[in-house]
Amino acid sequence: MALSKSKREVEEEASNNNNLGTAGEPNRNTNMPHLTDYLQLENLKTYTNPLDQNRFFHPSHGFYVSPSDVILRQIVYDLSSACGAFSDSDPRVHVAYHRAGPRKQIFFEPKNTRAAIVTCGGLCPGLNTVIRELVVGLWELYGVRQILGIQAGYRGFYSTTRNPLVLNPKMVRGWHKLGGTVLETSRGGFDLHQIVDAIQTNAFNQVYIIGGDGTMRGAVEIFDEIQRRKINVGVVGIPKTVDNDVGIIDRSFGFQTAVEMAQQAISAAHVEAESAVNGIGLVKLMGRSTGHIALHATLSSRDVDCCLIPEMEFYLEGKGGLVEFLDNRLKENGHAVLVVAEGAGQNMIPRTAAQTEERDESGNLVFLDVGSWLKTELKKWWARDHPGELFTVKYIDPTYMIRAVPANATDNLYCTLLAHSAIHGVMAGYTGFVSGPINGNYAYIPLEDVAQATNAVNTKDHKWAWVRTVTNQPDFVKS
Ligand SMILES: Nc1ncnc2c1ncn2[C@@H]1O[C@H](COP(=O)(O)OP(=O)(O)OP(=O)(O)O)[C@@H](O)[C@H]1O
Ligand SMILES: O=P(O)(O)OC[C@H]1O[C@](O)(CO)[C@@H](O)[C@@H]1O
Ligand SMILES: [Mg+2]
Repeated sequence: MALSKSKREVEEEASNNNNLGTAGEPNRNTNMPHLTDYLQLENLKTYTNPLDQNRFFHPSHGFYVSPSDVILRQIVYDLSSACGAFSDSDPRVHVAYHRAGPRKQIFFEPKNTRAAIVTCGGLCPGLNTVIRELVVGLWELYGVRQILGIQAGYRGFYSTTRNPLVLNPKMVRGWHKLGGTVLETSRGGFDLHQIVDAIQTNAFNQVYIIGGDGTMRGAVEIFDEIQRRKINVGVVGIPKTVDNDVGIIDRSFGFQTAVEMAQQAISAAHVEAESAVNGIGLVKLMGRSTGHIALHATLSSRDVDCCLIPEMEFYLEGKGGLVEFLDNRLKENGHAVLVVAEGAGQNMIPRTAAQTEERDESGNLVFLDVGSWLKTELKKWWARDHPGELFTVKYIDPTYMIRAVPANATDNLYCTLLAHSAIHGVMAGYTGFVSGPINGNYAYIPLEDVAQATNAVNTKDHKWAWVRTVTNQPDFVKS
């Protein structure tokens, strides 16, 4: 049943949405955007959540999430310090995000809801699961019947040749078992005005945008333009990054699957290296600006002698260099395994002028192959210092194999919760936000915060020290 709220009720709720500051609660909030921020309250109707009538649910006390229900960003405190005592002067404390989940009142009438789903950027395990669960969730939880898939990324919104795909649960049934994205994806093609025009022309009032850091920056622009035009459209970002380079959230979906796949490559490199005389197994893994895949695969494999990541400079020759380290390893063990993230050592590889300029369609710098370069450099070193002695470098580049696979069980469940959280948030009128796990709980985070936040490996913390204890690799600090 449609309920028209009084202006006061809606104002109160909107104010709650944006102000978490009541006694005993965190006093810094994240200014979570809501449709009521820019649309006239008189024009916004609210409705009872249809989950009340859903045969699979029995909403009881605590089922619906209230606007004052929050997730704290920081959960570890030193109670002996001022910050442990929740000092107001410490900017790290008190940052809170709205907890994800169904709200009692929703701002979209299911029969008049028209949702668009788009995937942008590179592939990641679980993309199809997120799409599937958005479709199934919208359909089964809220009774939405108009769900469209935008084809081939942002450009698909205004493509004259590829119409949006009409989606329903029957169509997407087995998609969680497929790698890639059935909707297809692309880089580049971000034309803000054409995209928002297309959103209006197609009468979409919910837009689900799945993609990485670049996609999220585009989503912020779309959200800003939607606010400028004052149109009733909810925008949500679902962060996708196989590199795990998006900040604030615990980790990105598909990351664990990618690490598992990476380990298979490391195992193969280990077998090859062990079975050769002076054998080096070299594995290049994804990670443009962050080495999370390389780090996690190294820690879980334990077969790795050295892990090189973009966050850490390294050098080849001289005391404490890679060559000296590998020389010792070959003397001790007869073999060594080297893992390198694709963004590591880019500044050491000679580039032509054209290569310095080369960008992909989204404007990202095209990287040179650090694996091939390392292989060549290692061979040069061996021929120079150990002429006539046997030596082998087996280079494995599983780049696309680790991201073009279906999600594993853990990632599939994660994708489901992520998609359903996004739907609940949009239905509740939140907009310009991202859904994602923070400290194990699903939360709504302003899109702008996520678009700006990065997630680099901290080479000063315990985890990186753990990598070094597992590998015994040098710290590459020149003395
Ligand atoms: N700053 C930006 N403003 C608007 N749109 C952007 C911006 N950066 C990238 N985009 C658009 O977002 C889409 C995806 O960007 P990109 O190819 O960089 O991938 P991504 O989302 O970062 O994913 P990943 O790097 O994980 O593959 C592209 O269509 C690109 O044009
Ligand atoms: O070759 P493509 O599809 O442009 O993507 C490669 C890039 O995409 C990612 O998988 C995600 O950004 C990176 O690890 C990699 O550099
Ligand atoms: Mg990116």
